[in-house]
Amino acid sequence: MNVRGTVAGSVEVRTVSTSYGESDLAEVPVQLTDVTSTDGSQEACDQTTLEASDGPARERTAELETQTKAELETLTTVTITCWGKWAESADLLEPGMEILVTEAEEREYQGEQQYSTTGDSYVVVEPDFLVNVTDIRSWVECPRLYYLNKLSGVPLNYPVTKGTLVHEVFGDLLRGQDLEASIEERIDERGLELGLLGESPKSVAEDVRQNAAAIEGWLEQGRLTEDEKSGDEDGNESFAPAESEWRSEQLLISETFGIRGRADAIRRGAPVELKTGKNLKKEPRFKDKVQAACYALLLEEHGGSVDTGTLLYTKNSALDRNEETGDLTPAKDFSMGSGLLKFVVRLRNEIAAMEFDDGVPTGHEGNAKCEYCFERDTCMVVSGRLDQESKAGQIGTALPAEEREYFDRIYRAIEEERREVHREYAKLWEQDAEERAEDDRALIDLEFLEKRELEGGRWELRARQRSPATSKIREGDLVLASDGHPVRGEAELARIERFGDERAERNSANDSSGPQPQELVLTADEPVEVTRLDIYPSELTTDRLLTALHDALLKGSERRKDVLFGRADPAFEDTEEVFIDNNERQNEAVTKAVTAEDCALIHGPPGTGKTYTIARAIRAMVERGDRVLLSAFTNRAVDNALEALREQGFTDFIRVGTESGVREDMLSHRLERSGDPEERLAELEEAQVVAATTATCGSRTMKEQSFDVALVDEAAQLTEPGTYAAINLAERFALVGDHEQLPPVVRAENELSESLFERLVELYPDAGVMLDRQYRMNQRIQVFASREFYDGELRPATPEVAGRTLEDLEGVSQDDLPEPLRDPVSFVDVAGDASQYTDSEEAARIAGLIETYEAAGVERESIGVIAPFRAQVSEIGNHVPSDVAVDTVDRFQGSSKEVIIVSFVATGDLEGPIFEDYRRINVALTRPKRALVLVGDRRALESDPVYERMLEWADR
Ligand SMILES: Nc1ncnc2c1ncn2[C@@H]1O[C@H](COP(=O)(O)OP(=O)(O)OP(=O)(O)O)[C@@H](O)[C@H]1O
Repeated sequence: MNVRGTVAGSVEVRTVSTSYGESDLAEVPVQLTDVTSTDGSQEACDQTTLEASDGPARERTAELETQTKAELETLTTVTITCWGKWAESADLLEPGMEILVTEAEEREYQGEQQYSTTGDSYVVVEPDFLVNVTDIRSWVECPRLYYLNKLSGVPLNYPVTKGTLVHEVFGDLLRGQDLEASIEERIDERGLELGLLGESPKSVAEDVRQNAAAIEGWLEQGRLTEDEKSGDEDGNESFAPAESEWRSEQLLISETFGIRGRADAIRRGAPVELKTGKNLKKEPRFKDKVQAACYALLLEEHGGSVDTGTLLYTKNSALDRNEETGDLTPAKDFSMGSGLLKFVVRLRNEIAAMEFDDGVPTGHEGNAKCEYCFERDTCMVVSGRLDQESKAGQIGTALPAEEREYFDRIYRAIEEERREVHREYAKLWEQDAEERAEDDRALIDLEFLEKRELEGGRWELRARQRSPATSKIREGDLVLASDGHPVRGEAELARIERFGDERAERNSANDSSGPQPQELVLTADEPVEVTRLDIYPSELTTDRLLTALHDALLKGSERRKDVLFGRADPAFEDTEEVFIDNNERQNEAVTKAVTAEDCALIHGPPGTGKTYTIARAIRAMVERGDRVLLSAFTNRAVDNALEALREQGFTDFIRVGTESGVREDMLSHRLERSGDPEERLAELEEAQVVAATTATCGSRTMKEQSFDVALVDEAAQLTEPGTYAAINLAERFALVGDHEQLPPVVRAENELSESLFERLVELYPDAGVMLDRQYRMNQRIQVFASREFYDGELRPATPEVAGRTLEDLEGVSQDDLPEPLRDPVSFVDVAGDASQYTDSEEAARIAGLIETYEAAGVERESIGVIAPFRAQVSEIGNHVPSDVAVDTVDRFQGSSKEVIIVSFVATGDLEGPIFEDYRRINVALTRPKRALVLVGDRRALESDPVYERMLEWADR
């Protein structure tokens, strides 16, 4: 049986004599949360035991600490005895950690239930923390290497690029592509990268060809011995290896062992790993075996039984027999015993345990010899600057104490964020399909339509919803596409290329029956017969926060850090130039941005012309000869700023981003990655203005670029390290944002939720300017937001803006509206229903309001509905026509509509603000241009002072 629980006290390790000789054992006190017999059925779990906690691990510890003694006594604490080598893993456990023991033995001893490991058991520490296979591989080399990789990421260098190319070609060969065609195509795809590296396609092709020779030879050999030639429909012989034999890359997740990774290939159920180095020994390298063993574990969990692994050292085939001695065969098979598999799980446990308390490895944990390590210098610099203990020693002087303290704090906050991402992964198996769908985490029950092979061996997959459903899944997202279960079934990472087809939209345009089932188009490496999609948050974002933090502190200039740490006031040059003559504050903002020697801060309330000002500032910077990086949190903001630049007559910019991320009208400016390396490089390096999201700024390509100024929009929505990703690339920076609107998007509640923008605005009020004239809202609409959030400073930019009403719109007559709706701000009282997150009565009223506006001539596309919860968004979606935009505040930030209707879903006594925090109200109330309707339960709203003031304003 499998037993799982939370460690409830300290672990005792000792050595005992048994009939087989001496053995270590560890006794672990555990509060059981789950006991499952190995045939899968749930056996028993005491009612009083702890529920699997939802929060991060640290919360669990806190939970345990605050439990009273009496409470603890009512919980069943059992002892799990971990024998032999598992005592090592048990020794890593601390109270609050989770432990899972597979194939455990149960017995009753003096009325107490006891469990112990058996010969077949695995002990898994913190099973919800998914460790990457490649991390286990670096950990076995040296634990500190694992840490350094986390801090500095994978740099752009030729061996890495070549390795990737060889892997891609390997995948293509497995998919039956021609070798030369594959090499040509893959090298072409990496044009930009090769340009940055200064490599020529010809020499790279030769390099890849040599490595690929080993692969081809080996595949060929397999084919000849097994006579597995296959043919296509026309009878042409294909070089594709027989499908039953082979699978190319596949994402595998193990919920039992807490491991995830992608095997390069699977052949007859066993893992094959490709290494682009040489190995002249008979045996594979130990760290490579460890990697293959991880895949074996993953495959076993997916129903396989694996006893061998293959390592393919592709460089061996390129070596000259006369000069090299040793075993030149590229493919080395090895047998995989249970001892190795268990060793691998113990390694994984070491990582999970260290990450539980954000430990920093010293290198002493492993046997690696620093003299032979390629990363020795980096290791010494990092330990020197951060004053860490390290086996390699330290060089250089340590950062000032406040910077080290800051580094530790932010590092921990980022790791908490990572833990939250892992909690999200764990939900893939903790929740069943229906629960996930209910939670907007999955689209289930899809009808698989077809698969089609694309150029380059990728696949296009099509599926259709059987019934309409909402979810967080959007076009452009990476999701787990599976044939039924994201972990237990066949699954692949896929990108959503299209969500919703024209036909469905056209049919629904004329009815008001709400959302229709949508068609989905996905692309993936493997042809999964997709019937389900699950959200799969990327850890890449977290990884990049860490490297941005590292770069900011360890590579940042002293001056920059003096400013960031409040040790030097930002300086400005003088100028008499006027940049904008009809808006004083905007002019001041451009002046500050252009003359800043360190940084400028532009605070832009809703509709105050932030984008306009950014575009003007960029032009002024370019005129002064600066190279400018334009960045923002979202693709949309980046494209909006570029659009404003274009409107101001400037088009000499390059947009860096993916094809699905960049807006269609900006695709012609998108930097192509494929093609001639020199041309691609020139395109990027010669561009005076380069635009990309802050996430893309952390990419290997962008990290190679440097700028005079970085101008970052939506800066109040960025975490501190998120902002560094962009500003690390430039000498000076200007941040634009509004900390009275949405804060940074983070999962964990910690200090990452305060933006650098907000911190600097408070630290250096003189470096900031607040734009105060808004170009969006009728005067009556802006009053509340101005008073409540901007000290009454916000005002309409022109009389035209102040006097905007629906009457100005073509075909609209205000007289056709009922009296209360003729006022730009109105309130509709709806006695709420009792449910917490939805209110169908409110939804029905909103549908009625939309009809009323339509009858007065307002077009549906001009109306937007904002609700605080996704559940209410779906509820409203069921009542209103699909061409009315209905969404949460977060989706509306940065956009506006002629008419905005806000659904408050408020009932009874309000417990805490409905919109999570007041900044969200600010965003909701400042989206409309000409009319705002608030819909809610008056009595409930009046119980909160801010909403009470809001009602007073609406009633006036
Ligand atoms: N100085 C100006 N003179 C004339 N028009 C302006 C000026 N500043 C802004 N505008 C116009 O006002 C409108 C709103 O400006 P913009 O889109 O830059 O606002 P924003 O602050 O970026 O809005 P949001 O709050 O949605 O981000 C645009 O149509 C813009 O052209």
